[in-house]
Amino acid sequence: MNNDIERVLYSEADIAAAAQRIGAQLAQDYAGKTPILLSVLKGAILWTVDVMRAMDEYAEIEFIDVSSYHGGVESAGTITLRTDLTTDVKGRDIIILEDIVDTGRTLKYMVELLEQRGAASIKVASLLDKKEGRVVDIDVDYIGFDVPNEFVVGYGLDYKDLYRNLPYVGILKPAVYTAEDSATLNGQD
Ligand SMILES: O=P(O)(O)OC[C@H]1O[C@H](OP(=O)(O)OP(=O)(O)O)[C@H](O)[C@@H]1O
Ligand SMILES: Nc1nc2[nH]cnc2c(=O)[nH]1
Repeated sequence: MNNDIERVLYSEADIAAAAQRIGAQLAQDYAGKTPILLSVLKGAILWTVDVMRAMDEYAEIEFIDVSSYHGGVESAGTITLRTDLTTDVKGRDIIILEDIVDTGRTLKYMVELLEQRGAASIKVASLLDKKEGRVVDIDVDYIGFDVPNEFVVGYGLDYKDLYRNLPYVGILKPAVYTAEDSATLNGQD
């Protein structure tokens, strides 16, 4: 699996430090508010557990599963709500936990959904902010790293549902996904 990575961008230690920094900042900013940490599946799984452990403050944890990449390297442009959250967000302070904000479409969808449901406040803490990828006007409040405009995998981020279990974030070798156009990746599809 490591052989499919062209270059490591953020090591396990880099990411741990970012999670500590953001967790501590959230604890300070949300003291006494008991926010909902809303983890966006599947990509934000590892980021969620690391940030929540670093946040020494009362918080609830919820999950929502949305997808727009359907395993590939390009946004489909439409968001699919695969599993909705089960809690009433009316009047609540929400912190969306994302692994990456790229075109911004997923985040915009999430913010509009939460606004419609009456959330009191909505902020986003993302491991990666790919500002060059943006096609909608939306900002990230808490940023782990400003990532270059490359297709990255690892630490929750996938290609065809693989690579999420890499402990670091790296650039996927383009040969892996260009080859995919004519063949299947490691026998999968
Ligand atoms: O800013 P955008 O261009 O919308 O991209 C960001 C979204 O893309 C990824 O999700 P994906 O659709 O791949 O689903 P997954 O988290 O289940 O992998 C990632 O986890 C973000 O939610
Ligand atoms: N794996 C992965 N998913 C994404 N979703 C939006 N951008 C990216 C990216 O660079 N890598």
